[in-house]
Amino acid sequence: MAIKKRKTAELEIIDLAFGGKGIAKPDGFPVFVDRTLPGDKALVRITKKKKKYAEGKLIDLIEPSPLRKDAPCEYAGYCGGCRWQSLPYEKQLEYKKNHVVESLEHIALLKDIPVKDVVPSDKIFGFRNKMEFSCTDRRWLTPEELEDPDIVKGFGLGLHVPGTFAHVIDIDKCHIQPDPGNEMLNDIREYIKASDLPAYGLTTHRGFWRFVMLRSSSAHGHWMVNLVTKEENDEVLIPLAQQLMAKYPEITSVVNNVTAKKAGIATGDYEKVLAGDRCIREKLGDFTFEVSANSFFQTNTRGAEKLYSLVSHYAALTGTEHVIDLYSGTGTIPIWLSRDAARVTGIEIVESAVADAGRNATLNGIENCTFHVGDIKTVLPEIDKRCDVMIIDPPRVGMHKDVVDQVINIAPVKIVYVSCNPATLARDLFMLKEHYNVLEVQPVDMFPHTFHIESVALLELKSKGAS
Ligand SMILES: C[S@@+](CC[C@H](N)C(=O)[O-])C[C@H]1O[C@@H](n2cnc3c(N)ncnc32)[C@H](O)[C@@H]1O
Repeated sequence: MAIKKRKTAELEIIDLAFGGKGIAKPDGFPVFVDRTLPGDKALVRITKKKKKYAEGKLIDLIEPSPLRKDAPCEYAGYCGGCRWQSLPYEKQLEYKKNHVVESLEHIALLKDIPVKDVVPSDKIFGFRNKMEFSCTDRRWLTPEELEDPDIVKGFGLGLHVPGTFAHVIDIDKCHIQPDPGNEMLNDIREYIKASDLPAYGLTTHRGFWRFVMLRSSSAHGHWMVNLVTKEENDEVLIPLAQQLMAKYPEITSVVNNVTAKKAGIATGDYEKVLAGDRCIREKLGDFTFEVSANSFFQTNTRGAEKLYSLVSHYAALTGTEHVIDLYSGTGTIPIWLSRDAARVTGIEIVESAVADAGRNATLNGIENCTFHVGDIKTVLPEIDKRCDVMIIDPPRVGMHKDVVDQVINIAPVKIVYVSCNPATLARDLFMLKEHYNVLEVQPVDMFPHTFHIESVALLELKSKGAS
């Protein structure tokens, strides 16, 4: 079958690619189609044609896959959040494991590495402790909404259509955040609409309201509301904070992050506390953590406990080791490991996260953790690098090549690499594999209904002379 740009084709989807799209292979030529599942027969418009692959847009499902089930969320067909909601959870886990195996084989060129079955998430709805909703002055309308003559256009508060930066769907219920997050979201939406201040236009860069971030703590049931705005306006924001605190006793913190930067990132240039505390408290195991609005914290709390238990299991500490934790965030891994190591050193670039980490160590009565702030590339050469075990938990982009070189020079006997992106994990393992054996990889699902998967890899230094 000839695949031509702008033409339609009837395709049978046979697999799911890393990134979440369905794959058809007419005459062996890969065509990636969003929002399709293996077993679907689909009418597809070809939107991009390259030498080695094409991309298409789903026009119609001619015959839905027998795997398909109804998605509980009405926005699941459009929202970038949960693109795999129609796929049964056990199948999601199978595909995620395949993606880890395929990345190791094709990118790291590592075959026969034992990759274990994915550790599932305990909850597949209401599991996400942090949600960032975007404000828009021109909400994106779903095809159903376009047919509704009474639909109100304009302001929207919600999540993005995948692959777009300016298309925001107005969402009144997100199934992956716990209750009463949606009620809070809807109250904030009504307050914003009634205010005289416009939403920030993602293309015009004018307007006031930018993001609403909701963060909750599963241990204490506490909530933080972070209102991200283009400028300060206490007259408008403090009454909203007071209104929220009065209605929801579980809200313990309302903060305002202020940023005029054009980048669509919900981090302020500076932060003001509008009501309550600056941080929210969460528990992992029997440790307590204070997390501020801009600090990284794993978004699936029970999943994080499983992840850190696995790190601890792979590290197999005996109480005598110096552990270095690269990309240490709010100090969760150092604190988790502190009782089993002689000392733990963390390095993290975000100042507020390092401040949180120091406070968190004190809060838990821990004295053997030290945290350094800065880019690992420049901080690592300046600290005492002799270590027995190194933990590496980088952001999605993986490690900088200079950092990989530094790790190879330091040559810790054991590395536990925690990754939220199988592709960059595999790329980094490719660079490390001359010096390290990859003993095992354990995927852990922290993000149900998405293609994202966390993996933990155990690496052991090759003995000199071994290849
Ligand atoms: C995936 S998070 C891991 C955090 C922590 N290990 C945890 O489990 O909560 C990655 C962390 O790396 C930090 N980071 C990103 N680039 C960095 C860099 N170049 N140097 C130091 N830290 C960096 C981010 O701020 C973030 O806190």
